[in-house]
Amino acid sequence: MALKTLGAKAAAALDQELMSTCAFSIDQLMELAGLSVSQAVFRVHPLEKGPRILVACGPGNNGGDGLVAARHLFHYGYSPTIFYPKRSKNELYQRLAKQLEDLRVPFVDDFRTALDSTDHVVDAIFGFSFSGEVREPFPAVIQALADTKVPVTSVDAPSSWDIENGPPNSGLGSNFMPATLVSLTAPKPLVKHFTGRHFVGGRFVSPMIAKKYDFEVPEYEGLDQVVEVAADGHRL
Ligand SMILES: NC(=O)C1=CN([C@@H]2O[C@H](COP(=O)(O)OP(=O)(O)OC[C@H]3O[C@@H](n4cnc5c(N)ncnc54)[C@H](O)[C@@H]3O)[C@@H](O)[C@H]2O)[C@H](O)CC1
Ligand SMILES: [K+]
Repeated sequence: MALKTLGAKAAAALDQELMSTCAFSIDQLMELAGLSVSQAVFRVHPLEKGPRILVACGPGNNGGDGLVAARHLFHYGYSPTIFYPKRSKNELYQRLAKQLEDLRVPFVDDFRTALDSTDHVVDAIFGFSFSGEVREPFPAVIQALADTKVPVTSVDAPSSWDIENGPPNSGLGSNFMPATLVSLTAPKPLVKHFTGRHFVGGRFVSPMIAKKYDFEVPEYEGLDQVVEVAADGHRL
């Protein structure tokens, strides 16, 4: 049986409900989302595969998950580098960036050069609020992610894929297939097009909320913040 998916609108509504009636703060949810991502990276790319992790962050909460994941990865012994071209003025993101700067984690402007000297990439550019054509400055970044041989872990969605329909049929993003995907709370409909290693994370959903939004909370083991599932969301 495949895990049920959560469309873009339902995912946004769930997000709002977690932060209103469920009394979570965005900081808490982002911390747990980023922690999940860091654990998935640790599983697919243990330190002995190389410590350098390039984290590409977009302007929204998907980018925030990337900033949190980078901090955890630093504390696991990795050497993260951040590409964050559209910095949000929101105080939360400024604090996340400051926490990384205090760890002397470098922020770089040239994505392609950084890609030439990394062992793994975290794609935290766009999540479930992405829509339409990719706007500047991200087209070149998506193209580089599609072309690179460096393994990529995408946060919640392969950036540039339509949340419901997956990769575009042609043009930018059509040949982008990350090695790993970390779906947060529940896989999105795009997973039917995904062929890599797939984890579900975001261990903060109550059974009541999962029932309301009609998806299952996967069976997390022990201290794990992620569960590996089949590429298309079937249980392994
Ligand atoms: N409930 C959870 O599991 C949580 C998930 N989290 C993460 O949050 C993202 C969704 O975040 P949101 O801020 O709503 O949006 P995005 O980050 O996906 O992107 C919005 C950002 O991107 C810009 N944008 C949209 N389309 C385009 C485009 N075509 N070209 C360029 N830019 C575009 C838009 O303007 C915004 O600035 C979810 O996927 C999870 O990763 C939370 O962290 C915690 C709770
Ligand atoms: K992403």
